[in-house]
Amino acid sequence: MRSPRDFLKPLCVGAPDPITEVPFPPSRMIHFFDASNEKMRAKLPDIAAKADIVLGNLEDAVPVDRKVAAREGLVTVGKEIDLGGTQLWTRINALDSPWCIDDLTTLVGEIGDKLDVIMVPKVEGPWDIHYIDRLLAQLEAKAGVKKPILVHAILETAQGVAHVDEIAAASPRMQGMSFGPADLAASRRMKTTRVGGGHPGYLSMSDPTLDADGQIDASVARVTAQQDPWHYSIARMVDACTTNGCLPFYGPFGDIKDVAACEAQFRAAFLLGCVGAWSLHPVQIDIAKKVFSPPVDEVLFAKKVLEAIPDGKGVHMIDGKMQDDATWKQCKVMVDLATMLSEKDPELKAAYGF
Ligand SMILES: CCC(=O)SCCNC(=O)CCNC(=O)[C@H](O)C(C)(C)COP(=O)(O)OP(=O)(O)OC[C@H]1O[C@@H](n2cnc3c(N)ncnc32)[C@H](O)[C@@H]1OP(=O)(O)O
Ligand SMILES: O=CC(=O)O
Ligand SMILES: [Mg+2]
Repeated sequence: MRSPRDFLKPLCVGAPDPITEVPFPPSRMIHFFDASNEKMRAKLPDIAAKADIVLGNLEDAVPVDRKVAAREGLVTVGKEIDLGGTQLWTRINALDSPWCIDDLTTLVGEIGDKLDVIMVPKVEGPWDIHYIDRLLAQLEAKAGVKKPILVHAILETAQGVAHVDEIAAASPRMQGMSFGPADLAASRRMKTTRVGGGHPGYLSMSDPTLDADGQIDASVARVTAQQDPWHYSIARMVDACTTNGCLPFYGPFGDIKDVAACEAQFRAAFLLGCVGAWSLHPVQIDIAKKVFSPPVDEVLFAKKVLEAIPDGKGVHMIDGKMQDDATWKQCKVMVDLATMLSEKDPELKAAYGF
């Protein structure tokens, strides 16, 4: 473990100083695109106008014979496309792949000053972040990058979940984490082929009705309800990120046509504390925008509470509900998020009444 006194010193002579606080601009969706696909690249200015973050994916879903084209396509994006205020991220290939080192050297060398965040897949423990941290510092120093590139880990292995707190605390570069249900399911040998969402087999069942002899009456239907197989891990990720001042995100939802289930999955993550989710298809940008912008009625109520209790102390009744120091803080979370999003989105600003 590094000395706390050294934690905020650059890991290479000439590298930029690490940041002390993770920036939190609008981050409701991380929109994935395949930079090897010229058609998708051409659409990027339009996509960027709608999305908070666009991410050039180099890892899974990019075939082996297009890995280099995806990397080079992303360099073209960084050099030639004006994304306005939208953040540019990448997901590099995994640390145990032969492409990872060239992903990092090429991207930092060519567009290091354009890349906000590097997403690292299949992070298993703090050692993976330490490797990336030092290498990025060396590459930043070599390329003369002025602002430190931040690191985002995907939580998608059983080992990663077991080390989630140490991963979140591993470096001041840690911007946040995304929850990866597909690789995580495979890593844990969960028996599902779905990407996120529930499963009709993962349910709880009401007790049976007994007949006069005390036997189970099979003719009486029993109520079942699907449970959330991801709750435990997402909640752990939220705690680990929040404890260490970085941002938790839900990851992919694979059934693109099932917009209702996507919205439900995103909302469950929002309610647990996630700030955004991945969008794999343009249709999911709008879902994420809707879900990760706090609901207007809740924001209006939260504003009312803050206005009614200027010092945030004591006990009060507002609209029939008890409010005190803790509920004031809940309301502050809601109003702060709404205020931040309103700065980018005039429609939300009007709806929230700012
Ligand atoms: C599961 C674990 C993970 O790692 S998830 C992350 C890795 N996966 C990805 O990044 C997948 C990204 N998404 C995609 O490749 C596509 O959306 C997939 C899922 C293949 C569906 O594409 P497709 O069959 O073309 O859909 P579509 O016909 O409805 O498309 C309509 C128009 O929209 C475009 N589009 C599609 N996806 C994107 C995207 N992510 N970004 C930008 N544009 C996109 C399509 O090209 C299509 O355009 P057009 O109408 O033909 O001009
Ligand atoms: O990369 C994401 C996942 O779910 O796997
Ligand atoms: Mg994955």
